Amino acid sequence: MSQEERPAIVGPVDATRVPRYCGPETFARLPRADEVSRADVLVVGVPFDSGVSYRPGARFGPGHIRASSKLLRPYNPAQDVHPFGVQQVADAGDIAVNPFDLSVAISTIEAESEKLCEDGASLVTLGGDHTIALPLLRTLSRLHGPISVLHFDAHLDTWDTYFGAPYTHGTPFRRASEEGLLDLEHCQHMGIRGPLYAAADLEDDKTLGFQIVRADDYEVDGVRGAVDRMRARLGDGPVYVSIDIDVLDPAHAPGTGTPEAGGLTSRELLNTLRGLKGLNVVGADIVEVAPVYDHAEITGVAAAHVAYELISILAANRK
Ligand SMILES: N=C(N)NCCCC(=O)O
Ligand SMILES: [Zn+2]
Ligand SMILES: [Zn+2]
Repeated sequence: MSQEERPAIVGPVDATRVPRYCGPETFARLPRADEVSRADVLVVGVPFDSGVSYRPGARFGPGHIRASSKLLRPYNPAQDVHPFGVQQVADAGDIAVNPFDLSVAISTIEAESEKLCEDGASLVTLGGDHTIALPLLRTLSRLHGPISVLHFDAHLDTWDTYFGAPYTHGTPFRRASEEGLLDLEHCQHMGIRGPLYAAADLEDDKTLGFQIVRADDYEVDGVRGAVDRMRARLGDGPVYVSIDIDVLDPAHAPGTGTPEAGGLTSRELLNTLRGLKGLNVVGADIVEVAPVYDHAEITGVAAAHVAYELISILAANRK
């Protein structure tokens, strides 16, 4: 489709005409997908938390992030880009998944995400627990080949089974590695911290294709050092960014299911994401927001700004 043929971009509701506490309940008050003829970026919710091992509640994450996104504005000065002005971004609503059957749920997410991507849109997926990363990676590896995963989390999420169950929020990246979805030379964890089940967890993780920038490394090397290591590892292939909001310190994201002390600040995370500019980002998710444990939308606002920076990266990469 040539530039001339592309339909005019429909942006968010104008906050100078409609107060922020009014208007649609979509992400950043953007148009719904059925209100635009095509989309470059689709924000989609996956209300699902049947894979969690501790606190539940991430099924209410998508709605909470949308409700916390009403203050997002048209121009992002940190990246000098209009994320909703240079590309069509729309809210595709939620993928309705079976809360009682994990295998059915995973198949549904895979099938529905494939449909959403079929016209070339990139997905920014609002979880839901971290189980959802596996079906999303299955879809993207079919489209792009082996994926370099950039995984922000307190947890490795490369464990094997929980109570014998292979598909949980603690196992998505082991399953993805085993299924051949990942570029094993270019996957990276950011923000890892807290107690492990065994030292062998780290050896397994390395075998599965990951390197680690620990939360404590930010203390020594700062954001710049973390971004340098991140970019050196990711290379120039297709990159999928999976952000477990518990990568943030519980002070910055109390509303999550498995909190660990000693995490990143929201400023460190946002500035790290800005370091993705120019890399081939093909999709992203933001998971593990559990609003029942949030206070004053602290976690919801952080997640909404994370989504805004990711959408801004997709916009900046179009320049
Ligand atoms: N929150 C995510 N994604 N994983 C947490 C795993 C916690 C545990 O194995 O104790
Ligand atoms: Zn986690
Ligand atoms: Zn996780």
